[in-house]
Amino acid sequence: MGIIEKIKEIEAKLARYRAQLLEPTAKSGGAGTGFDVQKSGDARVALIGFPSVGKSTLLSKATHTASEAAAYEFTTLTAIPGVIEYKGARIQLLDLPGIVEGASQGRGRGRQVVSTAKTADLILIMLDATKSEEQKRLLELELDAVGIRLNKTKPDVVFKRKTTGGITFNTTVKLTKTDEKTIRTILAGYKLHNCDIMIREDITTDEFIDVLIGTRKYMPCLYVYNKIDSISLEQVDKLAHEPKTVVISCEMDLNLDYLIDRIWDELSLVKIYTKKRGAQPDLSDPICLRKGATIEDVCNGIHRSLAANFRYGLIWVKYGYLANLANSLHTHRRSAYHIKYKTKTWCLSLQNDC
Ligand SMILES: Nc1nc2c(ncn2[C@@H]2O[C@H](COP(=O)(O)OP(=O)(O)OP(=O)(O)O)[C@@H](O)[C@H]2O)c(=O)[nH]1
Ligand SMILES: [K+]
Ligand SMILES: [Mg+2]
Repeated sequence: MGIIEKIKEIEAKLARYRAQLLEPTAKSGGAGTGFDVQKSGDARVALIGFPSVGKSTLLSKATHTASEAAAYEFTTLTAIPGVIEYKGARIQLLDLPGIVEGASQGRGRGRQVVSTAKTADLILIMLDATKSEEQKRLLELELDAVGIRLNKTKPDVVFKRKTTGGITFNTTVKLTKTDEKTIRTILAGYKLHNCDIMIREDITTDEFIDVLIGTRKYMPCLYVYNKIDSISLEQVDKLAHEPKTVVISCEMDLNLDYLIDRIWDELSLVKIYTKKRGAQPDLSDPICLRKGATIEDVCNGIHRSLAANFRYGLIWVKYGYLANLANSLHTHRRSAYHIKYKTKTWCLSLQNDC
């Protein structure tokens, strides 16, 4: 075997071991169990950050729930839910204990915190604007270690296990960050000798392992720099220009409305109004669902028994975006305009909030 091949083989092994290391073990405690907080409202947003960055202060400012805030670290020891009411949606905001480096390996309550974060629809990474940039990378590493991939989409790879037939390997793009040999070595390492693989994106070796493991969570995230009252305007300006970033001061009430607006945007909520035939829809009481919701979700949003009796719905689109809505509101079997099920007839009025 040539040196290059040997290096490739070792690299593949390393990537596999790294992934194994990061899998939860019984010993590192409470793997996969988060805090026991009932989900409520239309979406859940989790606050993640090092101690004393101002998570609890934000919860108390943005919701009607008070969460104890103090100058000492680890003031908050459990998950505290509050509700943000905005544009007719009820968004659950979860205050969580601060995490420390090594949280993903079981230090502090880190594991519980990150497990709870996994149940959210959006993560707010809260940072102290007066501290070094390093904090952001460290937090990202902790989340990465428990399989949370921030602001990334699932790699475009089709992976199918089989019982016989060996490995078929296909790509539709040129691979520049990994190659067939590395991938075959990884497959052998996982004792996968029969499978179909179709790679449609220029992925890395680690991303391929993510696909194999299959339990990775791809989550949207906003970076929130708090305490901008304590830094210079130039520094504020620099932070504010970073991608997916909002700068705030909880203490001075700076930019909090804008943060809530950005949260709403990131959640991609769609508002749906119900409407009786011949009557105007009730615009005060929408059903809020995540983009990608199905008609069945709409039914469940109205009443649990409705989906079983649902026959068809007529859909009104207020501002004309029929194509968008047809995409975001998948239907069962039929087109978005005309959905037939069993018995009842009723109407939906859909509105896209833009
Ligand atoms: N200067 C400044 N201080 C703030 C701001 N927001 C919060 N603080 C202070 O930061 C300290 C920590 O706030 P907390 O809300 O307890 O922080 P936390 O992130 O919940 O902390 P833990 O629960 O311990 O992880 C308190 O002394 C707050 O008064 C802000 O916008 N500016
Ligand atoms: K604190
Ligand atoms: Mg707190």
